[in-house]
Amino acid sequence: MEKMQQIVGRARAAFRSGRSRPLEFRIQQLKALERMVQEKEKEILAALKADLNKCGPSAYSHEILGVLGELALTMEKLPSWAAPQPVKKNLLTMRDEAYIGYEPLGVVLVIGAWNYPFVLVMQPLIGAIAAGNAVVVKPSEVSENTARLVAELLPQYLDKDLYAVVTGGVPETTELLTQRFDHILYTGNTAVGKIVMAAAAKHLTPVTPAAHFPAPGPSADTAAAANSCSGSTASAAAFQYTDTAEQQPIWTLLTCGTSA
Ligand SMILES: NC(=O)C1=CN([C@@H]2O[C@H](COP(=O)(O)OP(=O)(O)OC[C@H]3O[C@@H](n4cnc5c(N)ncnc54)[C@H](O)[C@@H]3O)[C@@H](O)[C@H]2O)C=CC1
Ligand SMILES: CCCCCCC(=O)O
Repeated sequence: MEKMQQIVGRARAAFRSGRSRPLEFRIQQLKALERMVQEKEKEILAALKADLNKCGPSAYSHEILGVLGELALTMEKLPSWAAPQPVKKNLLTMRDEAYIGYEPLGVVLVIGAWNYPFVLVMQPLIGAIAAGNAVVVKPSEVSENTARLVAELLPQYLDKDLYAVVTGGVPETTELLTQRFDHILYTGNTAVGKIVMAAAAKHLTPVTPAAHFPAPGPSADTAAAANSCSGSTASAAAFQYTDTAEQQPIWTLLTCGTSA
């Protein structure tokens, strides 16, 4: 408990210092993130391969290009997104300067899922940094190599106190969720989504869930399909979308490749 309290407390103290707010700082952190993805592309792809045997264009397009594209768009548009928006004045405000100003929320928790383990923590992180928040990132423990790499790399490139990474599984996530966050961005199945939202409700924290119904998940059928994909020495990453109510596969996506 103490550990999570310390991590979130450190992020909150860093947020309160005000240094995440200036636009120049946010863009500088996003540039550092871009440099990280460019410089560590090989390591990221190796972790994806180790975790999911995700490789080739499938890994590169979603997990590398997807993140670089998000960064480029955000850095280009951020000055206009963050600029105050003038609003029409009325009789009561006619002598005022009336505008909508955008403020960061505070400390944002990002919970990622196993199936796109890098992009699913990076894209929410990019948005949260761009908006001037402190962030605690919790990658999926299922894709443990990617989780470990994210925990290793982020502190090398970003402000260590503002942007923290917590690794671990259900006990760690459960403990983390006892802390108060100002927003939670969650990707994963709907059952855990309810747990996350219930924990958040205790602090009246809004949650942005990215879940699916029907909820997908790997299954024995998926593994069998993966093995049949290219023989016993070859490997495959398989994602099967399963209707939770019926427990029937809806569709299975196989990414085939040869094992090293
Ligand atoms: N709508 C979207 O944009 C996307 C939706 N998804 C959905 O997410 C699914 C993958 O989700 P999962 O299998 O759930 O991924 P997962 O097993 O990686 O879990 C997601 C997160 O929930 C946490 N968690 C698990 N059990 C918990 C508990 N009891 N209490 C607190 N936290 C807990 C894990 O630590 C992990 O960080 C995909 O199959 C897809 O349906 C995935 C990608 C994008
Ligand atoms: C950026 C790639 C995200 C793909 C999301 C797939 C899913 O919904 O499970």
